[in-house]
Amino acid sequence: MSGEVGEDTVRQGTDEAAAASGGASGTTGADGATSVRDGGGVRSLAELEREVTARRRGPAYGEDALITCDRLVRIFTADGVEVQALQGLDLLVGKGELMALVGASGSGKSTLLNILAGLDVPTAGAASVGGYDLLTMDAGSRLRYRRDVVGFVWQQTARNLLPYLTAAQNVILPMQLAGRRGGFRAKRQRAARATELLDMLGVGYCHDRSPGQMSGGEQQRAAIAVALANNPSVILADEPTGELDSATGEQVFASFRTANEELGTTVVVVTHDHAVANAVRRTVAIRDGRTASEVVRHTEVDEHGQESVVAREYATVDRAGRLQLPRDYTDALDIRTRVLLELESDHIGVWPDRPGEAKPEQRD
Ligand SMILES: Nc1ncnc2c1ncn2[C@@H]1O[C@H](COP(=O)(O)OP(=O)(O)OP(=O)(O)O)[C@@H](O)[C@H]1O
Repeated sequence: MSGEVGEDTVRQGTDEAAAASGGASGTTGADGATSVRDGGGVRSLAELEREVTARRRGPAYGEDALITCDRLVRIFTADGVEVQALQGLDLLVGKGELMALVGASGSGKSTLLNILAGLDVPTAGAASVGGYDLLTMDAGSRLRYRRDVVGFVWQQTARNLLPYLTAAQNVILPMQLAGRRGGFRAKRQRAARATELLDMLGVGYCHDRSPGQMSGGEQQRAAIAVALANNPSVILADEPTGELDSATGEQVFASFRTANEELGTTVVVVTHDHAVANAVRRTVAIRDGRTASEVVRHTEVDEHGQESVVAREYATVDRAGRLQLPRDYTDALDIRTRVLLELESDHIGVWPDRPGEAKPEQRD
């Protein structure tokens, strides 16, 4: 959907001193005090140092987020050829969010989800979920992480449930595997939780049915109950409605919403399903292994008390300050390799580079 701009990017720069000085030039006065000239006037080096220190003391990237991906890279090597599935992806997901990841085939969505699920390890960058560092955790922590922190729902209904167990037995299984000791009482509690989860997701009537006796939608809703069994912080779902018709898909999505609203579980769904992508508050688009844009929706009430959902699309700015301009914008202005930038008090102007044309500030 988008093209990259200006030496392919619009770069704010991450080096703190450079950021603070804004690419300024420095001079040393007769008194030996160094000053720096930038667009906003002359600042002393001491002032710049104070700014840099203030930045350092600010909250760390992703400090409050449940999921943090910081310049995440995943390179696969197949037959001697390297594929960069993730190319420095940044993403923050807050606790209790219900959000969707979208993107063209091959953009890196499943790779990201597998990393977040603890099934795959990134090549570089940083990623953490609920305080677990996904790059450095040892085998024991990885096991605990996959058992207690994340639940997973796959697209293929057959992959989510064991065919020879009933829906209730499927939900009980992860609780048993969690290995918490306990006698008859624990057994009764596990059974009660399975019943409660299946009821909550609207498939209580499938309690004693095996997957073969359930529809695809019922199986996916039971799969969500399985994913919730050990009360994870987050559920990850890869195309959970991909094999279903739209009406059934809506029912399955409603179950994710129920889990999110009733239990406060954070839900991240990879989807090509527009109905799902449009039903969540936040939809993040991945392109070429990076987050490219996102749509945020909120409810507005007009003067008659009528509620409507308003969607706003944002371009994402990564940690290095890169931003991808939508391709229809770059096409419309024939922007190819570089742009002129103009910093205004409340926005940044982006101008096509047309040699011979007046500079932006001279155009009005
Ligand atoms: N195990 C692997 N070995 C080699 N290349 C891989 C592997 N897994 C993924 N890739 C490659 O990484 C890139 C991203 O793949 P990924 O499956 O994450 O994309 P996706 O966005 O989920 O696509 P789709 O929507 O089709 O599922 C693709 O080019 C893919 O071919």
